[in-house]
Amino acid sequence: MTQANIEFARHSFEAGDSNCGEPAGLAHLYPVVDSADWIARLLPMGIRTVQLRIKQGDPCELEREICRAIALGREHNACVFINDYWQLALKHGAYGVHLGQTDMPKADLSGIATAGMRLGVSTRTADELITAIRMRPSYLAIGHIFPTPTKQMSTPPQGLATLKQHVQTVAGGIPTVAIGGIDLGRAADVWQTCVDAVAVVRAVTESRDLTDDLARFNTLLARRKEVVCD
Ligand SMILES: Cc1ncc(COP(=O)(O)OP(=O)(O)O)c(N)n1
Ligand SMILES: Cc1nc(C(=O)O)sc1CCOP(=O)(O)O
Repeated sequence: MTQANIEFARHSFEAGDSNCGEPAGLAHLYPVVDSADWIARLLPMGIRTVQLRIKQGDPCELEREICRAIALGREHNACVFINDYWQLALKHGAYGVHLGQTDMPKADLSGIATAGMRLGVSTRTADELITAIRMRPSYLAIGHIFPTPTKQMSTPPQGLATLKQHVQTVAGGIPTVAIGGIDLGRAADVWQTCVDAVAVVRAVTESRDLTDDLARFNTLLARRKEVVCD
């Protein structure tokens, strides 16, 4: 990330929600999926925040998917974030964009801020977290928490204790999202760290009974046991 980008971004990103019914655009459960078809399936099931993450494919098809995802978000009044493709997200008026550390130097952060788009930023280490906090994005993603086969990682899993420390470092200033290896079995412990949202890929895309699993996530993420989070 360049210093200029950090400086410019400060104070600029939309934090609150204006149109999708969730504070900071973040529902407690945040599925990350690779097609607009998935988004079309999830939004009528009550998912309020979702990310379209397409890692490869034909550029025309990609733009069609992004357009459809954004339109579905508008139709369902949901918060749809677009991963990586900030130019297309800007062009088609996405609710928000999610960027990794390597995406950041190339991205037009001022354009994203000026358009009123939300910005989610990935962090993998304490240093990345500190740098990202200074940008004041709409949310900070912290990952990966547990091993995951979904994506090749160059860093070790951060684990629950580090997640908890990072959430405390952010201290409620910016909403936090935990990602990586989170399923129904692990979500309760993750939730006890006071993180604001839980992002999942396989827990949704490989679910054998999505209605039931989403209901179980909702119950689990509706309250925290014996911890008080600000
Ligand atoms: C909610 C959320 N957190 C982290 C990521 C990872 O984003 P990034 O670092 O840009 O890596 P890729 O997704 O592009 O592989 C994410 N997408 N969503
Ligand atoms: C897309 C992504 N980003 C991560 C990060 O740590 O930045 S982990 C991840 C994949 C998470 O998949 P699953 O829920 O199937 O483990």
